[in-house]
Amino acid sequence: MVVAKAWILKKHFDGFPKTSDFDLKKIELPDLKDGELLLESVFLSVDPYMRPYSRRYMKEGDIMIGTQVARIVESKNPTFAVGAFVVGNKGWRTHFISDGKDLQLLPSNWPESLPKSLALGTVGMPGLTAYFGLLEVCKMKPGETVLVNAAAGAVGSVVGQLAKIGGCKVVGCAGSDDKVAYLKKIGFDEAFNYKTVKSLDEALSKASPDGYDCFFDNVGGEFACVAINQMKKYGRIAVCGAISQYNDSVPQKGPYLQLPMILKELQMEGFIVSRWNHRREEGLQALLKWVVEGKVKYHEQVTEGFENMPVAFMGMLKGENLGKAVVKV
Ligand SMILES: NC(=O)C1=CN([C@@H]2O[C@H](COP(=O)(O)OP(=O)(O)OC[C@H]3O[C@@H](n4cnc5c(N)ncnc54)[C@H](OP(=O)(O)O)[C@@H]3O)[C@@H](O)[C@H]2O)C=CC1
Ligand SMILES: CCCCC/C=C\CC(=O)/C=C/C=C/C=C/[C@@H](O)CCCC(=O)O
Repeated sequence: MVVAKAWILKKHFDGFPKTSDFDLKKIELPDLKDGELLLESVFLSVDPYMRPYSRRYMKEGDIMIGTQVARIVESKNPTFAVGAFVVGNKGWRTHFISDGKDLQLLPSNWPESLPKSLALGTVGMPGLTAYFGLLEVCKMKPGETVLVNAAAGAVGSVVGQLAKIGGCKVVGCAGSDDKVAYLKKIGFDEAFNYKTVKSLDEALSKASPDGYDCFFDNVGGEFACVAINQMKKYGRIAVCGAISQYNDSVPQKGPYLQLPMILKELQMEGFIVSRWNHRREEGLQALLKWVVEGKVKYHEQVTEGFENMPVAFMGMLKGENLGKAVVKV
């Protein structure tokens, strides 16, 4: 019999998550029925959405939400071979049983040399977020200037590189000097540490004196308020995330943005990547091609050990990750 380990949300997060909010539990898995598969998680993803979504979609005692790259270890389903790798959305657990309907096989042309963990990052949900957010929400055009924050993270690092491929000038902001150096290495035109600049307003206007056509906002809050005042006329703002607000117990207040929105005739649109699930294959193939060609570079922050899931999650929320934060079981 297989005994799976799973991380439970013991207590709803109040402010920043704490170790005591999580509990590690063992679950005995039954024998497989016809049509079923047994899978073991190989890499698990820790993502910002888990913080706000836990409050809305989970109750205390539930297994933490999340995705994994998993290997099929036993199969009673002729469509799925033992040894194949899939992306699952089964939460923080080491093993699980599935009938295969809710699993995504890795693209069949996935090169052997490419880490399979990228299916949780650059060639997975975060990469797709960058791809559709830039193309469909920002509607970037060659020659434009694109601003992205949390730029050295899973989504932001792809946003900047896709904007360069699309012929734009790219400005990125991140929370450490090492992250800034990484952004310059992967082709950002301008990058700065938003935590150490004297004035965010001045740093943004120095990086692009004419302002910004597109703003891919991963952070929200005060950063977004300052940046929106530096948009060009008819600029587009993709509201992708608001990580600066996810741990707030008391909602942040203004400043309010109606005046620059009116004056510059801006468009601001929130989105969730699953809007383009019907184009998932297109997005994954485009990202995979660019990665294989070396046009999109990647970095992963790999935490070893399933027991360290909460540590990896809290570390990512604190900004300890360069590139995509994943856990290797
Ligand atoms: N709309 C959608 O469908 C999706 C939205 N998202 C959103 O995109 C954003 C980035 O996600 P992802 O790339 O996975 O995560 P990242 O890999 O970028 O990791 C999170 C990063 O956020 C930054 N950060 C944390 N706290 C703050 C803060 N208070 N102020 C500013 N920056 C902060 C840190 O970088 P730093 O050191 O630079 O501060 C940290 O490394 C998130 O807001 C997420 O919710 C992600 C996927 C899908
Ligand atoms: C409840 C308030 C929500 C506020 C906005 C919070 C977060 C935005 C965000 O980060 C959204 C992310 C959505 C991710 C969805 C992932 C799943 O569908 C799993 C997808 C699996 C895969 O495609 O690989």
